[in-house]
Amino acid sequence: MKAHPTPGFLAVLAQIAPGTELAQGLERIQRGRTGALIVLGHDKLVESISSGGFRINTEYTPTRIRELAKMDGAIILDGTGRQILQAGVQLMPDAQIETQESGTRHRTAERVAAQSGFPTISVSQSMQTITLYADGERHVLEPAERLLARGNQAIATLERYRHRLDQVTSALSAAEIEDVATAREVLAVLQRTEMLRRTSEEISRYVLELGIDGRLLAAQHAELLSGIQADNELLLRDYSDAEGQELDIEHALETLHEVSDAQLVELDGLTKILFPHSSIGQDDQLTPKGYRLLSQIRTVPKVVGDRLVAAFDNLQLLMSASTSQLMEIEGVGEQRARSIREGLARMAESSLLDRYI
Ligand SMILES: Nc1ncnc2c1ncn2[C@@H]1O[C@H](COP(=O)(O)OP(=O)(O)OP(=O)(O)O)[C@@H](O)[C@H]1O
Repeated sequence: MKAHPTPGFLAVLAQIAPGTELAQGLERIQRGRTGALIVLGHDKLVESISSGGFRINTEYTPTRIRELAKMDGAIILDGTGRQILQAGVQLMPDAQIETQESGTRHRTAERVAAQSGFPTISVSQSMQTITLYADGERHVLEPAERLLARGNQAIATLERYRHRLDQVTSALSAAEIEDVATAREVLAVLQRTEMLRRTSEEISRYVLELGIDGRLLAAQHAELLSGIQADNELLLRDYSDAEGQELDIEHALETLHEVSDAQLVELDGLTKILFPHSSIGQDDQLTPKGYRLLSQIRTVPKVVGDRLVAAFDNLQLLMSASTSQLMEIEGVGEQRARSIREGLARMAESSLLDRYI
């Protein structure tokens, strides 16, 4: 399945984000109230659908492209956008390719992108908009102020989500340690983590699209994510064999990412993702394997954590293991065994404090 938006599309978005030479060129074209049709790449196919124009083969600069945009026809750059190859080119893409656009410039841009696979940019003279066609997507660039306003709103949402995720995560950790975790508590973490991941992804896109104008947003974003696991993999691994099921983790994660925002709000709907083969109810108690809590002990590398879980099978058995039992596991020496015991004991202590004080 194609990720949405695709990495290829995001890469082009970054290539034309504020602060880049391409963005400066587009801005000049817009300010000069001319339009433009720009193809970011050239090969035999582009050649075969081109007619007229002239070869320039000169280094790209914002002023040059702005001057060339005054002429009729398309401008063709190389894939990196550093070289202007041709200008004044009449493009004749396959007219069978479907397009929703109305003006000929935009229709051509969309078709050329679809046919050649190269990103194309259309600057509309009449509407003063910049549209990017790349990797099957059509995207109208928004003014930086609007993107920043949206980004800031998303940051405020992320802050709320992070707070809520912290709450449900400590509740689950405490319950896991006391071996009284219910499916509802597990699902709440699954849900909240996914909500946070989505908002975070949205912010990453604003940051990317904002280029140099998004630096502050990027710093706030990174700070809000520090020290948390915005990923459900360990949680899914912890409960992958609950009630004798064998969960396909990759598939479960994919399914979770595809759930609509409206469906994500309902814990009931998520039950089928985590427990597809059983009829677990939200109040049923479950015992985790311990991957997630072990990952919080800094001295335990992932591969050792995996071995520990494989050997002890669940968190309760792991917590009651002695130092010498822990040392039987490959990669666990006396010091690491002690730090595992101390780490788990500290978690147990703080979970009791959280619960009763
Ligand atoms: N097939 C094409 N190849 C190259 N350039 C084209 C092509 N079609 C249109 N253009 C360019 O777009 C310009 C504007 O065309 P037109 O007004 O029909 O399109 P439009 O989509 O309505 O544009 P705008 O939104 O800028 O007003 C043309 O003068 C020409 O420079």
